[in-house]
Amino acid sequence: MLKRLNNFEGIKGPVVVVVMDGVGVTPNLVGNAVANAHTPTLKRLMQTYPNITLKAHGTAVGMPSDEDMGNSEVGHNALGSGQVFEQGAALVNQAIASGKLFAQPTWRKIVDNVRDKGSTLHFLGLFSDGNVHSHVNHLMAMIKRAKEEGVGRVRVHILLDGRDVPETSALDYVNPFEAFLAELRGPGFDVAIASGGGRMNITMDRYEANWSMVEKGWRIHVLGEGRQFASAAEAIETLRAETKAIDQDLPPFVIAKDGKPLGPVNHGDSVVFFNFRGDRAIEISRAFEDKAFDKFDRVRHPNVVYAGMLEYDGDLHIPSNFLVPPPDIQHTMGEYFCAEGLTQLAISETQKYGHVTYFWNGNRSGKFSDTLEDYVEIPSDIIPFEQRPWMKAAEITDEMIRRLETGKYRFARCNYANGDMVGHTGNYDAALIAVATVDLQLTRLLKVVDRLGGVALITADHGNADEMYEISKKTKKPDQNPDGSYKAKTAHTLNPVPFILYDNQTKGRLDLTRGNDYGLSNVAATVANLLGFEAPEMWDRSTLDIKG
Ligand SMILES: O=C(O)[C@H](O)COP(=O)(O)O
Ligand SMILES: [Mn+2]
Ligand SMILES: [Mn+2]
Repeated sequence: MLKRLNNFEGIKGPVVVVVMDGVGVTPNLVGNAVANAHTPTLKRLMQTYPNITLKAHGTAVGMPSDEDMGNSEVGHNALGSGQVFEQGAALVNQAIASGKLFAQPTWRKIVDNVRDKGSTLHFLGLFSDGNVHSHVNHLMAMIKRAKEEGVGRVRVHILLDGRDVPETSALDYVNPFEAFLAELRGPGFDVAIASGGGRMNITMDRYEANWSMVEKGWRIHVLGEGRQFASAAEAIETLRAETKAIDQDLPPFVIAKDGKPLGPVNHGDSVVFFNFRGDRAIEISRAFEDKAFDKFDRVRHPNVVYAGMLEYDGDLHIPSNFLVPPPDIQHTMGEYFCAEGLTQLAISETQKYGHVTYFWNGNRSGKFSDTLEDYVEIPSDIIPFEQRPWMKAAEITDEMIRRLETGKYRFARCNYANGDMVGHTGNYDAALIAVATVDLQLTRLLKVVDRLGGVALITADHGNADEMYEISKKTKKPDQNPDGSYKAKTAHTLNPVPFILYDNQTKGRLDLTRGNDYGLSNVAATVANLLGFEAPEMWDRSTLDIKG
């Protein structure tokens, strides 16, 4: 149970946390779609209400180093749990460095299965060093080890990134990787890339937004059906020239010799999905594992030993085998608030629905209480978001207002996806509209918060739209093409995020403590205080300064 604060009884109306996904803060104005968008409300809030910035990247959110940008998973984990846990990227690094990964039973099962049968070991996953969903170093360490342990045949299925790394960087990973494979290849060790495609085109759908992506991936990786090329580099170059698509959107391809695909997945094979992050790994894992699978026709469902890098869903236990135990995220906000009997609302559109539920609750898809908690999903569009930068922000606000007005909720959280999903397209003009859209929704929502006697905390999970051009490592300024145009940037940023206390209830009694190095993990305790409670001791401290 939570203790009551003795100097503050709590806000009477609802406490609302607004996550503006991908909206970071930087003084640099070139390519900054947050600063340059039409945002009268955000600007007014920054001038009139207590506000600070929060750290949202690197070790402050459990990433291995401060060179690592933040992302939705680690950001929402920190927001929802009030704590910082070492995250998948760091845990896998350690498990490989210590050799633990190779000593535990799942790796043994994977390797013994193919060694005994002379069958194929497949690796499938996001092929980059983005460190958001995966890292190519983990893949390389496992391939090397497989060879050392006597595995005879390895096939690699690569999902091209261009979303957590520069938008046309696929060959920067493919070329050195091919050289690495050529070194390992030899009598008794047959290794090759077998299939691939852009990560936003195949396989890595999330939250069941578009199962047809997973079906396309299944056909390429498992059935070996699709357009054939002699090598991954040839596929990438050809498909780029034909479609002008950036890496994340490139069409799928199969590597083949004499018309025969190099690596379909067959009965008796082993498959490792080497992403450590779960949201975009769950659907393909279900396609491999579910007996009564009905999302698409698998045509063939090979009986394989399948393992994920981590356990992706701690409630549903997806997948059943995994190589590294996930962070043990306990004592989250939902758990404490339900124990206290507080009513809660979580709402977003499909693309971010799991962020305010599953990630918020420490990568668990279930609820803590069916009666106290309502989780609401507004279906997302499935067309490119630069064509609909407003996304479902208005519909989220409509539904949130409707629900808040029922008076049911003590605490509500929502995520506006626009800054992030449009930021990832690299389209600056669309990102300006995305950020302006969120601003407009804030205007609507905050009026209702006032009317209900509530307060709001307005923040983000990491930056994205705040830097729509690549920054040159040398000059630290936006990077230019030879023709003077800027290089589009699709990835998140390392910038901090805004944190605004919107309070028209306490007549200035509440403020935010300045001068501290606060991060996303300080938000949960702040919410608890606003509700009139002391935060549990394992949460990072509150940002709130309660006067009198
Ligand atoms: O999965 C994605 O879309 C990107 O890799 C990261 O974006 P997110 O962390 O904001 O979801
Ligand atoms: Mn995000
Ligand atoms: Mn993102």
